[in-house]
Amino acid sequence: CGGHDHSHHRRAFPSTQLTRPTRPLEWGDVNFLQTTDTHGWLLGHQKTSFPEPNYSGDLGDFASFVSHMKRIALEKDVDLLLIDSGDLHDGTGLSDGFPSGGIDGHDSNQFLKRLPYDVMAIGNHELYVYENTLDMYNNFAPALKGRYLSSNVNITTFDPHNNTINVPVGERFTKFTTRKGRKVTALGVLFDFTGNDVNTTVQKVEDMVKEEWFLSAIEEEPDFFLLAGHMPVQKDNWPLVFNAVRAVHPETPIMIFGGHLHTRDCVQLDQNSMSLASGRYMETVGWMSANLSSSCDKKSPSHSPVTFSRRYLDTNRVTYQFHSGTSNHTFDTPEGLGITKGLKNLAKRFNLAQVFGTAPEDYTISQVSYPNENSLLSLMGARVLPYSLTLARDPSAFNSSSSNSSVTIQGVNQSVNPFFMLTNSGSLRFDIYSGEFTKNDQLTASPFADAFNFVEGVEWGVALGVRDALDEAGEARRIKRRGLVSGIDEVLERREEELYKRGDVRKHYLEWLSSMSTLHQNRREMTENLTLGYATSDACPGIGDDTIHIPLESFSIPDFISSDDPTAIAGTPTSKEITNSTLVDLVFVDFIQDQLLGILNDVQNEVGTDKQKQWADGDVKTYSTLLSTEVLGVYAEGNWN
Ligand SMILES: Nc1ccn([C@@H]2O[C@H](COP(=O)(O)O)[C@@H](O)[C@H]2O)c(=O)n1
Repeated sequence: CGGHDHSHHRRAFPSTQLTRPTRPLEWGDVNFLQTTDTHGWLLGHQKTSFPEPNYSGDLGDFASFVSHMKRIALEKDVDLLLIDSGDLHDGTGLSDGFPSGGIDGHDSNQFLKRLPYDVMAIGNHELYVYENTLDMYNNFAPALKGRYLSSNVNITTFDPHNNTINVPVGERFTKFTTRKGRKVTALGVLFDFTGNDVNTTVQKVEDMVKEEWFLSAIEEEPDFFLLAGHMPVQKDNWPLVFNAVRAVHPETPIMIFGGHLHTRDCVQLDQNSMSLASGRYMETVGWMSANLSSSCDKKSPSHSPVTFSRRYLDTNRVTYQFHSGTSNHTFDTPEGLGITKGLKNLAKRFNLAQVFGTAPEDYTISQVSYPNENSLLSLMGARVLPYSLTLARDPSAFNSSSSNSSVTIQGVNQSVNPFFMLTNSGSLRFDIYSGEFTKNDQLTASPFADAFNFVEGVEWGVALGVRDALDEAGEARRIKRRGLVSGIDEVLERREEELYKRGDVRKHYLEWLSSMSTLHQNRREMTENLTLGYATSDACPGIGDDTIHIPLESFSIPDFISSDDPTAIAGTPTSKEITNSTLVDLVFVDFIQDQLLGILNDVQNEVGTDKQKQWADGDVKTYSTLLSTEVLGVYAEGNWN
């Protein structure tokens, strides 16, 4: 089986054949490896269904790879820098499965500190919860010795004398010299994020580039600018930073390392620059190389632009060994093995292998349409939320002998209203695969510890209107045609913008998957032994993917999901009598509270009978003590055993 390598058998999982990279990397004078949006995925992807085995390398394997690549760089007498573009929190049990009293990402981040990162930038997921930002400030940034960059992000805290201070979480910029003596000026920029916690601040990129410190930092000409940052390389604000630098240095090489959209992407803003984004969840390591020597002698008439190359590597041992010229016997370094061991111990300490049940099927976010039996969104809206939240309010609610997923509600909260539950689909971050469903799987699928709140006594007709107004554009336009809600286009536009600023990139990632699926669908008919995986088309010359794959199927999904109508839930006391004016409890995750109350008031004024009613934070009550990190486990225990 040419093109395949059987040597991927160091660990018990996955015992799957992995496809070899297509060609060696192109090295330049200065070379870069980039990670971004790792979100705690430090023990590799452990499931055996493709594409997961493509990403089965863990952080220890990556550390061994980096060490071999550093050695090769020495042999070639060139520079190799390691960059990260942010979002270390929220995504797996290693980052989010800490016992009570712990801090998200604190323990998993200790392992990232052991890699020789040259520059790291802050991401929006370092800012949703103040304690996490404070931990980055106190315990993470110092380990990077001035190379953890937060050019436009501050934290308010206390100095050792208990005075309040407002300071960058890391450094605003850094200047350093590479092993080969090249002068570098580096920044770490975050997109215009608005979902940050109190006592953290994000300055708009357009304002940052006017700051004194910025103008003085870029004044001196380095050999190249290294602009790391948590911002998409296309359709966002990198051009503002790029143009500000270009206004002073028209030809100095600029290397941009972005992220945030979770996509593989590359663009060249001019011939002396390249911008790279390297995916998500430790599925991709990005490679960029540049030959600066061609542009060194600027006075020479033959002085030519920099030549660049880029590559998206699948993160597995076959890839790492291929590019480092090692074998399964020579690949592991003591430090790499130590990191793997430490991560496994952490997984044990956090009890991540605890099994809640056995998932009978795969439930994916976008590989099937919505609604669908195999859609994770359908599972969450129609089954998990109604079951788990009801059980948490009333432990006697379900027949304890019920061992399948059919929900039998018996006299639940007879005195209270029927419920209607809503959550944002962005809270679901990863597919569930059939087989054992563990604590780690629960946290990869739903890593945000959001609470469930409710407002009591919303007219059913209004609740439906809210669901529809929150729903996908197509559905919302249908509402407009039915004349239920006017001005829906503006509402949608505003909502899209708001979602993006609060960090929601799911839509962009799914559009990217879908365009790859369309562009490369001919690969499905190819006779070669291709496996499922990413099939990238970006705006840089040539093919970026290191290994060629058949693209994944991808369907569009709504931004919000809901429980079924109370009428559709068998056994609900109100099942036969619900009308538009029936009062229901509207249950939602606190993450969407502001947005939901705004829309609830809009819809109330359009279709409700009580047009004077304005819902406010004071009307909101706690619905359940269960968090969104826990509902899947409760469901699995009751239905998947
Ligand atoms: N408490 C939270 C925080 C975030 N989310 C979801 O994550 C999205 C942002 O994640 P990116 O990786 O895209 O930056 C955000 O828009 C929400 O969808 C959440 O549900 N709860």
